Amino acid sequence: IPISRTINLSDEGSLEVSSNTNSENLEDNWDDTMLSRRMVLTADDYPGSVQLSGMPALAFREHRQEPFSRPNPSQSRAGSKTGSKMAATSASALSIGSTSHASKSTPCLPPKAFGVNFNSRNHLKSSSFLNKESTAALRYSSTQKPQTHHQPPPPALKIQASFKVAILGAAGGIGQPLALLVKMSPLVSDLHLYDIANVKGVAADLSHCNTPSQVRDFTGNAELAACLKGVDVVVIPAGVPRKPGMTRDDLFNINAGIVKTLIEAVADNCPDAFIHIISNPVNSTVPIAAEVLKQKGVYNPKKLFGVTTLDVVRANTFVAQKKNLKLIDVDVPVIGGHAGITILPLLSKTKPSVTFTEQEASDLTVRIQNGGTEVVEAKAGAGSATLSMAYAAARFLESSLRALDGDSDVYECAFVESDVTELPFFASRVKLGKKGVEAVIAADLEGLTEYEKKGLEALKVELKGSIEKGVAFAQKQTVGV
Ligand SMILES: NC(=O)C1=CN([C@@H]2O[C@H](COP(=O)(O)OP(=O)(O)OC[C@H]3O[C@@H](n4cnc5c(N)ncnc54)[C@H](O)[C@@H]3O)[C@@H](O)[C@H]2O)C=CC1
Ligand SMILES: O=C([O-])CC(=O)C(=O)O
Repeated sequence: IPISRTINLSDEGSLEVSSNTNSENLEDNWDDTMLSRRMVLTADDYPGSVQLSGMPALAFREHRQEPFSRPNPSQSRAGSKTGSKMAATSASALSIGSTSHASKSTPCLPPKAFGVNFNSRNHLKSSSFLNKESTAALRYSSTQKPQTHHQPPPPALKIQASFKVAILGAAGGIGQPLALLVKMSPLVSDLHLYDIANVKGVAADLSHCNTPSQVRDFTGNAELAACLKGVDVVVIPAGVPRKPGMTRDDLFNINAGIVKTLIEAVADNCPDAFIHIISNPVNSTVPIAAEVLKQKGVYNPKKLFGVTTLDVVRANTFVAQKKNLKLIDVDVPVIGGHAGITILPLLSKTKPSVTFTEQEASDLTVRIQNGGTEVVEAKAGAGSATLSMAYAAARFLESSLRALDGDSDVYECAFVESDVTELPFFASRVKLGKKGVEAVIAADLEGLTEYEKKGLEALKVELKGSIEKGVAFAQKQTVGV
């Protein structure tokens, strides 16, 4: 059953929606076309209100804009000192589950639609994983026609970005649902799927989805270079997952070599790409990747990311459940690394502001730290998180693509080279831009509770060991230059 909402366009605001129609008249084409282009509706053009209706499951997300504390730019890294706006949001306007926290001057806006975003200050970069089926019911109509004697001119349609994305390990438990989500992104023109086996069928299957991107399959080492040429973002979920009783570090012996080989090929074929590493143990595989890229002479620390988005997704979900909050409202920064106690949710920095008893904070922290193990045990030998991980990876990818597309208001937590602690790599919120990490939000590490401070000190010991293990592994190997 479609639902609908009416949105008042304020003078300050604009609403950006997506459509792939070439027509001048969105109203005529909206409901039978796929979303792949954008349209900006402004109060000038539509002084009344617009009504959007869509399928409840996908087309709309409840969303409430909340102020997010602004970090002091002087406490952030160099990039943030250049006067860039530090809205300190999580990835805003993200169509896949992130929240958008506007500045204090922002009025409380209506719920954000999935694939339709609001921004009070500016035109918001909108993108969406919606496709024809899910958006067929997403309609635009002017409920209050302007009182002027003439119809407003149709807003200009903007072509969506066309990025090339490669998924390495695309036939796996994460790779397949991730490929599906990426296939639904209007920001992607080319989707390259690589695996050592079984990827042909995945690509054939996916290629029947009538979304704009072209899917190509690449199998085995001989086709890896072709897969990577010209790619903007490489996502790496290749490698073995845990079984019950294992730690992520138990995967090191197999996955370290897999990541090393794949990163060598990335260095040779798309050294400027953003690299998203999902393969565990992330605390070691990211340092391995950095070392390999250094040995190849192409290391750009701003473009190498360990994907820790699933920790944020879990933290947001568990806190919302515990505190009876709407899921989409909650945003918890998660810092440290991605294994056991190295995962440290900063519950005291939850937005919107929530208070926790000591017991609640401790129970939630432990649950978030063990989120992966919860899934591993429930799957009882059939692997680890795949669907939630694909969702999290799609969110992080979407944020990266928006940043590459010029959105200047993109924030995500990620495990990156960092100087916020004495460790060379650390997960924290980072500001993403066209060139990768523009700033690491060091301010999040200030004003921690005693519990969080203790957690931070404890995690550093384990994280340091995992980073050093990765570096030592890579330095022992011969990298083909
Ligand atoms: N960062 C995070 O938050 C998370 C990380 N993971 C990690 O992601 C990795 C993948 O997990 P799943 O997809 O469940 O495993 P999976 O076993 O279902 O899939 C892995 C895929 O990688 C492929 N593969 C193996 N060696 C390869 C190589 N040299 N080149 C290309 N592809 C290769 C396999 O053929 C397979 O299709 C695991 O290491 C897991 O621990 C899982 C969940 C969350
Ligand atoms: O727990 C695992 O092995 C997979 C993983 O990293 C997660 O789900 O966070």
